[in-house]
Amino acid sequence: MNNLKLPSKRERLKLFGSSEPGIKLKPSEKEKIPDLQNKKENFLFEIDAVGITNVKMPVSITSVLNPYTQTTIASFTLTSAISHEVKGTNMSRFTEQLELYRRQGFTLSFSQLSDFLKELAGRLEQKDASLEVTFPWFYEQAAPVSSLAGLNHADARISVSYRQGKIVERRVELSCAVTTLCPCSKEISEYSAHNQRGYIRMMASLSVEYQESTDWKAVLLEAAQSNASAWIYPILKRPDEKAVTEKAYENPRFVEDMVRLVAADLYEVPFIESFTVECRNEESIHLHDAYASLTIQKNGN
Ligand SMILES: Nc1nc2c(ncn2[C@@H]2O[C@H](COP(=O)(O)OP(=O)(O)OP(=O)(O)O)[C@@H](O)[C@H]2O)c(=O)[nH]1
Repeated sequence: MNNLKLPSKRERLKLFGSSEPGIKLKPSEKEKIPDLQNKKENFLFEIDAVGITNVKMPVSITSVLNPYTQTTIASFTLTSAISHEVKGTNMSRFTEQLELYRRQGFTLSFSQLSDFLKELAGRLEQKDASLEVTFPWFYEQAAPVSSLAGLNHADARISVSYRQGKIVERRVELSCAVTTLCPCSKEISEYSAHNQRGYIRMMASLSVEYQESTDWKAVLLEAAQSNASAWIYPILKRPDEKAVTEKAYENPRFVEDMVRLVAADLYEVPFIESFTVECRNEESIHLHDAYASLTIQKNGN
């Protein structure tokens, strides 16, 4: 096989079906190419949100927990409304705006995201723009006795909306894993109790009181962990494992207990206006999951 004489690359591509370019009659210069998406007519309906989604990009985030700064992979959705008189949006301008921020060093702070949206709306010649960005957030978790630390992660989401010159909505979300031990199983059994990995999902609307100096991710993580039967750790030695097992037994939780306890903590956070808490336990004695959810609007509704 070593002395095989291959046809040239050009000939090989032809062999597998490539052909010479045909005669091209349509214009190539940008000014002469029809701008179909900018066509003005009565297109029946306004569109609430049009843009791009599932755009992956490395970004920086900061945290009060170690590592204090980190690079993570974010997935963006960027949209804007368009009126019934316009056929389409200027799709390329969304990615142009993302690329500008990537080159400058994109940090997912509310101040950068607000500037980003304001500029995006200007670039699109629209009055509004919205973004949603999801990313894994890594934080160090130390074992309870040995203090050996490793990296855990939670899934985070930030949503920001800009309309008529101001930021009108800032929402955050965190999903993290905890251990839950079944109170019923503990109550009825001669010994032991089944336990499971529970996923806590917290979605919160931030009020104008929220200041960037507070790490909302750490606040939500604390609300989930401090109310769980036990936490999840990357590294555990035997003394740690004994401590975690006993802590879970001392703090049994149903999914209902989890959502109520986490809700009470979030209720006490002054910069959270409204929130939803979900708990989903991957039951170790069933194939199905146990689930609970509750939503609170703090101003009374
Ligand atoms: N509006 C719209 N554009 C799309 C869609 N899918 C792909 N595109 C493409 O987005 C590309 C360029 O977008 P535009 O921003 O309108 O490009 P342009 O008019 O040359 O750019 P500007 O000069 O900045 O207005 C085109 O090739 C479109 O075909 C879609 O579903 N809607």
